[in-house]
Amino acid sequence: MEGSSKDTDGGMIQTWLKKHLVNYTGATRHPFILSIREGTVDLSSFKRWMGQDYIFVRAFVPFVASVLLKAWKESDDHSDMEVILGGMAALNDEITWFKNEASKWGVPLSNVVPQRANQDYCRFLESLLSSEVEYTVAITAFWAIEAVYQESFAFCLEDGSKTPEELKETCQRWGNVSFGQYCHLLQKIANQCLEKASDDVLSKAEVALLHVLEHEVEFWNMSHGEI
Ligand SMILES: Cc1ncc(CO)c(N)n1
Repeated sequence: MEGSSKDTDGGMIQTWLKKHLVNYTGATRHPFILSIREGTVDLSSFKRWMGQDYIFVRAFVPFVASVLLKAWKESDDHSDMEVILGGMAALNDEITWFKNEASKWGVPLSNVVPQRANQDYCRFLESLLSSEVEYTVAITAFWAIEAVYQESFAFCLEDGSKTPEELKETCQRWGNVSFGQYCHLLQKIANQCLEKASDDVLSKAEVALLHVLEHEVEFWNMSHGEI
């Protein structure tokens, strides 16, 4: 692969992140995230995000289950399944965390109405459940979904950030070192799949990545409160 235009170390994902850096930065450095980091965030925006994200995470579980199923059927690496299973276990904790956190903030989770951007994103996840969608495409989307949150919230915890004390726990949830390592493992799995993929599957995976980035931006936009 030496001399190839593809990155030999970072793999396809690194190549795509460079190619789509504007889109990636749009998703990981959104004004909502910047406002958390600057300590100027409007708490009603934060609460709105929290209610919507709880709904998203519930829809995310069946998606991750479908990735697990695809890994079991299509992956030739046994460790893939264990990484994905670890992700599912983390989601179980996440749902419990959302319930506790929401009650602290006085956000009633039982009657949150999913907004348009959330519905669209959940519908996109549902489209990936199909057995027609290749494991490579699904794992690329999965990595991207987790990586956006990891990059965004880790940015709020960097030295010099002014994140309010009461929001740090939320940022830690996705910005912590071990979540970073987990995202790195997902990226490695995605890269290994992409390395073996046909051009057709490669382009589907790239499109899925771009869709995730667009949906993430729209998701953050919901925090502003316009419908
Ligand atoms: C919208 C959204 N994207 C990604 C994650 C990461 O799990 C999340 N909880 N919510």
